[in-house]
Amino acid sequence: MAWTRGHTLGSGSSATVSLANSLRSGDVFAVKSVELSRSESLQREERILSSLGSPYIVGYKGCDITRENNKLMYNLFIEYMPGGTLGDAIRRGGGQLHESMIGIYARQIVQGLDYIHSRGLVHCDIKGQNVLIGEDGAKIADFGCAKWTNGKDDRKVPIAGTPFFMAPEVARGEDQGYPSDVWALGCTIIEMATGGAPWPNVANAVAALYRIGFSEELPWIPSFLSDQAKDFLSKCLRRDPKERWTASQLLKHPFVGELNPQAKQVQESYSDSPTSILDQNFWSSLEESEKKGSGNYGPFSRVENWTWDDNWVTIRGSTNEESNVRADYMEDEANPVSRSEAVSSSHDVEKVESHGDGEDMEDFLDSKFSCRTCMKDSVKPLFETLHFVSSKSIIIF
Ligand SMILES: Nc1ncnc2c1ncn2[C@@H]1O[C@H](COP(=O)(O)OP(=O)(O)OP(=O)(O)O)[C@@H](O)[C@H]1O
Repeated sequence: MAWTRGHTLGSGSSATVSLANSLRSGDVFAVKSVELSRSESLQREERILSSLGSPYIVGYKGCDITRENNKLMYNLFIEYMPGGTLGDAIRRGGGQLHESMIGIYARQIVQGLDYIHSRGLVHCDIKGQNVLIGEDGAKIADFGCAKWTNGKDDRKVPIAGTPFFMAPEVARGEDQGYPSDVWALGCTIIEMATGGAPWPNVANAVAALYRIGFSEELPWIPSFLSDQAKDFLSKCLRRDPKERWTASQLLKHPFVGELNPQAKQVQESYSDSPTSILDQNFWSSLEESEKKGSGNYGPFSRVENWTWDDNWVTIRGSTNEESNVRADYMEDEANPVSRSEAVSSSHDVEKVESHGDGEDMEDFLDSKFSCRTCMKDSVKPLFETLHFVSSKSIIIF
């Protein structure tokens, strides 16, 4: 297919996403691109996405290889989602979404999860940044961390995801299955309601992993939510994965049920509009309705200049090739440094050597946690596989 690349829509750690246009049909779509030499992860995502087909999963449209500026680029074509990420939608709402809207998006995410789980796939990185908003609402995207549970994967896929959204069993490095997606859904609902990460008082990713994995605590459930919403959250956020509801059970919960009258009313008021969800009027009316609904939001009062929280770093298991992609991500565009310089540079990188006897890691953990006697043995297996690149980001080598 002949196509032209338009402006950049966004970039993540593994790829850049641009708007694209088919020269023959004029169709608009999104293209996720990375240099061919670093495209292993994107090619894996292509294999996963091409095997899926659901109104709640971002649509697959093909792939190709191009030569641009003397570089070979691997391109994955996906459905263009004009509303951007769910994180963008939360920002447009001033840092919070109205509960009716949360119910609508939650239902669509649960439908997406129910579909992929029924196919034997765990997403492993559900969060607002990985849910895209289009004409019909929310769809799950970014399958870069996803893994099959039915033996389809040709290699052992390590723990992956975003620390603040990780379920206890994932934070402990034990297991990452369907229930961990459901926990992350609960965290995403908190994100929609508060505009912040779950565990708002936890300083960094390492501390979050420890707290999630080894305390008996649950994320704070916003007190301003309705009893129905709180009950739904309580079914997602159970520390024991066996007690967590499955996606198909959650679909029957009244908070996301088709008969939820409040959600129905909001949905109908949108579909009454002669224009689509893409129209500016839609977003204005949505923002207006959210302003009206913004009553008492407890400790998370509406944030005027809400910004993305840099702590939300994705952990991704990687081959050596992908590790290089990660290292490049750390490069300062104006002043690129090599991978080894990036990892050992002292001004912004706190490195913990994980290949040796772990002494550096011990020092690092000592400096982070005042009391961790119980942690050493229990967390070590997980942390030995991690590199800490600043206190915020984590890489698995
Ligand atoms: N289909 C799409 N339509 C519109 N915008 C998109 C689309 N896909 C991605 N984007 C934008 O591009 C950004 C990066 O996309 P994506 O998260 O898939 O990249 P990534 O490299 O896999 O990210 P991560 O850092 O989570 O691994 C998104 O946050 C979003 O803003």
